[in-house]
Amino acid sequence: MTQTHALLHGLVVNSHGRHCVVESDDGSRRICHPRGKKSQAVVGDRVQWRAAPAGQGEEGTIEAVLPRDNLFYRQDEVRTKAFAANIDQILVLLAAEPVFSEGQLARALIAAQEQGIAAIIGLNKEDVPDAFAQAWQRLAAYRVMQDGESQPLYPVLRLQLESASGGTDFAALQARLQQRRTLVLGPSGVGKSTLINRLIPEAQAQTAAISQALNSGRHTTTTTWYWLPDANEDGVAAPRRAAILDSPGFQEFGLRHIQPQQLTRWMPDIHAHAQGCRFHNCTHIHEPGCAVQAVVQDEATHGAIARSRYQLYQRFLAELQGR
Ligand SMILES: Nc1nc2c(ncn2[C@@H]2O[C@H](COP(=O)(O)OP(=O)(O)OP(=O)(O)O)[C@@H](O)[C@H]2O)c(=O)[nH]1
Ligand SMILES: [Zn+2]
Repeated sequence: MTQTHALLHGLVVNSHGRHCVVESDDGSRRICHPRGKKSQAVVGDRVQWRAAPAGQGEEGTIEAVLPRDNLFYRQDEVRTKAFAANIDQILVLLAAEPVFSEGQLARALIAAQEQGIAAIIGLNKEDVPDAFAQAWQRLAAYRVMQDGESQPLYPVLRLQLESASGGTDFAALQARLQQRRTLVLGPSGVGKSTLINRLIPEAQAQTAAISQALNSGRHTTTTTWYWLPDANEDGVAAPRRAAILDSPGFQEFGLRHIQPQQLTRWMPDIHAHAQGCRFHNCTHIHEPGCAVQAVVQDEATHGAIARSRYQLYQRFLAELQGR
């Protein structure tokens, strides 16, 4: 009879196809496979796992995925797939160049809003002044949105990651990363690797260890978990260890699980005016007495809802209605 090993707790720090790399409390990592066909764990998941019976290698089996605080999806034309869980905030990294897609940014912010977590925007390459000024201007609608305490809802941090200081707001960024688990996203070329290597000197070693554990030999191309070095110099561990989840490429966030009539709830600038509509189930597209359309069209309130934001709303609504 084979001896079954005890159930252990772990954290998924990488997933690759159906394998996961699970980190135990002592920091050791091993490949685990999900039991059954459906229970796919994603990076950030807390799991219960069991070591493989003696003689069957160093691998393990994921027996259960513990309840999640939140879950993020990416989507392409064909399907929606979960890719990260249990996150405290999202950092969308953009740059003066290449020119960013406001659609991708808005999707990420909607996903964060819907899961009830904070989002911050980093704008890198302050040293390219003209392009930086244009990008800053394109973020105007985001810079003015406020939360319930009249604080910026989406702080926009000015960065110059390839400089000694890191940029005007680099210290503010570091402060916001403390004790939080941050999913970092951004299109190619914005300086994501520069940021990760700056924050986590041993990032490349951590990635190499994962690749080795997965026996893939190549660079990992899926979302990866990195622990941030402890900021406390007195050696006292922070109550919640800060981590960065690096997600390669800019994931198109999946929004298909959102009900069309709920969409404005996650777009606060639109939502702020929706209460004034004549019909409580107004879609803000064609109805008479629609306060949202009135604000968008009225020159006097110009800027209360940026035209580009309303266009994004129309686009996302059509997508959700057409599913
Ligand atoms: N001018 C300027 N260039 C920067 C700055 N930070 C990074 N870069 C450059 O931007 C380019 C992209 O940086 P990466 O860190 O490789 O960006 P990435 O987002 O990881 O891009 P991918 O590897 O394509 O995903 C590189 O040529 C960097 O040297 C900055 O503060 N100013
Ligand atoms: Zn309306």
